[in-house]
Amino acid sequence: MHVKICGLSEPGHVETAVEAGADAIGFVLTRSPRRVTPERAAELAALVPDHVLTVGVFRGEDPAEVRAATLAAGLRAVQLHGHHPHADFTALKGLGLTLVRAVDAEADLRCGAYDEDLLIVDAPRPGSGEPWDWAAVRGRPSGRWLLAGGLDPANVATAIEAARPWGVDVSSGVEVAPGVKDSGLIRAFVAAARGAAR
Ligand SMILES: O=C(O)c1ccccc1N[C@@H]1O[C@H](COP(=O)(O)O)[C@@H](O)[C@H]1O
Repeated sequence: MHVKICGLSEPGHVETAVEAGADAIGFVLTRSPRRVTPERAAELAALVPDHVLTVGVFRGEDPAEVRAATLAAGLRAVQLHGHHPHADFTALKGLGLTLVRAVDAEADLRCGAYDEDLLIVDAPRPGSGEPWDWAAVRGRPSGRWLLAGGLDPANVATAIEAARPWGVDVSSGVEVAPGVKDSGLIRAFVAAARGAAR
């Protein structure tokens, strides 16, 4: 079970996520209570070992802006939310970045349909922490995909059972207030996701 922890902005929380066994760590580079600058993302990404994927999270920015921010931060992946056309992914190909397409359940759920490497199936309002009908996507996505949207340490096992994803992604569910992560919740989330996958 692949586990991504998203929206980190403090060094201690990055270190906790790595120690807890996260496979990927996301830095939000778009409008959000979790937004960090590319410079801050670079400082945080420097704490992440190579086996953990560092991801820049965007929503609606054009490829030139995504490219500039991601390369300035030294991140290894880009995650595009919203209605990005196929051409936006094509424009980001060839940079050595892992491409992640994040959509809601109404979108094309074939991983690779837009030349992306990984798909995230999320709630209609990304980063809102709102749970949704995870079971509705069971069996529909193809390829590598993460379930996101309203997950937390208490419900992630149920969500995995309902949707059977390749991995899970969380932001709000490991916070005590919007944008304020909690180390105990990060550890509990990774443990619960791993436990559910056994
Ligand atoms: O986290 C944000 O603030 C955010 C802002 C804009 C686009 C995506 C964002 N986060 C992504 O939303 C889901 C998880 O949301 P949550 O756990 O329900 O809060 C995940 O894909 C994050 O990367």
